[in-house]
Amino acid sequence: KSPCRCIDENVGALKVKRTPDKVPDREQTHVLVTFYKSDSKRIRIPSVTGGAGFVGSHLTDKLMMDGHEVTVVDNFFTGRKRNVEHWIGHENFELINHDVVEPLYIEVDQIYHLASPASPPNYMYNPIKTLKTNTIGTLNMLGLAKRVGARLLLASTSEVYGDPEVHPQTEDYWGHVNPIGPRACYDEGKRVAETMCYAYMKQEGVEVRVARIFNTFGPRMHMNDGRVVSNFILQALQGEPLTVYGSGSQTRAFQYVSDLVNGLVALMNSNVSSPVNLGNPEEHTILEFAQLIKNLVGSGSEIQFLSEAQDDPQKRKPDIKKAKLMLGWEPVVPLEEGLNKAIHYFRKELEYQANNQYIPKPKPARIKKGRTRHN
Ligand SMILES: O=C(O)[C@H]1O[C@H](OP(=O)(O)OP(=O)(O)OC[C@H]2O[C@@H](n3ccc(=O)[nH]c3=O)[C@H](O)[C@@H]2O)[C@H](O)[C@@H](O)[C@@H]1O
Repeated sequence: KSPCRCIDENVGALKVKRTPDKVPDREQTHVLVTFYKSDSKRIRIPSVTGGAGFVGSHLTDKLMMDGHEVTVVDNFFTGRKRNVEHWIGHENFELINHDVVEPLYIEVDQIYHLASPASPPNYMYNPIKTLKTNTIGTLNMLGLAKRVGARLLLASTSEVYGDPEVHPQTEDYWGHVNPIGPRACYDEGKRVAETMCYAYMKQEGVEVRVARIFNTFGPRMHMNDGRVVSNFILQALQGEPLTVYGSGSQTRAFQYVSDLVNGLVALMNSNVSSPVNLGNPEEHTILEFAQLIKNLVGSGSEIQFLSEAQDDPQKRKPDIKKAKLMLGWEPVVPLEEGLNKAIHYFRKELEYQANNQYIPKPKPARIKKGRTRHN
């Protein structure tokens, strides 16, 4: 039997895809050729806005690994080409340098709308741009979803609950947001983005999914991100004081990025159109968190108490009963395991910077057929 006949008889209709068996490293960008049944999993054409960002790039990895044809849309305001460079040149991958504040005309059947700065220093740096991205950007993506009949998943946030008076936060809680405070550009921007989703659903029949994402961490967070996990790890690794804002008694619950990505994909492919919390309910004070990171890094850094951030939510913990019941999803990565992965990533990033690998090294002269050639 020829190998082809064997495949035909035993596996049915096959589609050849160039899909790696794991996400390639920067150094290992070659791809393996694998076969899978075209009828076992429908090939989708998802677009990921903000796909070169921290969460977006991990989501892109999962969608590519699942064999879909992925279009990443990013304006590189906080996203980086480095986060998705291992897919460049793959036949299923397209990277578009585009700001969602401008309309977009592409053919897709699912839109994961993640584009927005997410760290408080980033979104407060240019609040007008944050507002435009979350309002006009979301309108444009909903317009695209309406035109091409795509389903849109909005990456909303726990920040829609503001500084919550209900604990833990359930999806039916309306929140406690200061509409004119420094965080309002993001909090209110995401709240109106949710409103827009449901207006398009009711008026135009657009299929929407809304994920309320709680604090998330992992590799590919930017070194200058400014959120607590990357700050504490980088400070601990460099022997600098860990900067705790306020008393450190405020609480957060942190999920590892792979758990979130699995939740996003499960939600997108579910029939749940109302908002769903995605987060890890294991709650800690920020001071406990500083101690834990110090211990895991084995750092002698001190803890430094700085002034409290304005309107900083004092307690935050997701109620994830709905996600468990309706998506069969819950986080599985233990906090310490996730933190160790993030610590490993940031250690490497510091080495990478120290070795000055951002500056391309000149190529050495090559010897070919007995004579020296210079490129
Ligand atoms: O990480 C996230 O996913 C979330 O990050 C932010 O929300 P926030 O909880 O304020 O995130 P951080 O900036 O990481 O702050 C967490 C806590 O640590 C404190 N913090 C932060 C940084 C620091 O160096 N030291 C420090 O004590 C903050 O004051 C706050 O109480 C965003 O606003 C959310 O939309 C996003 O979902």
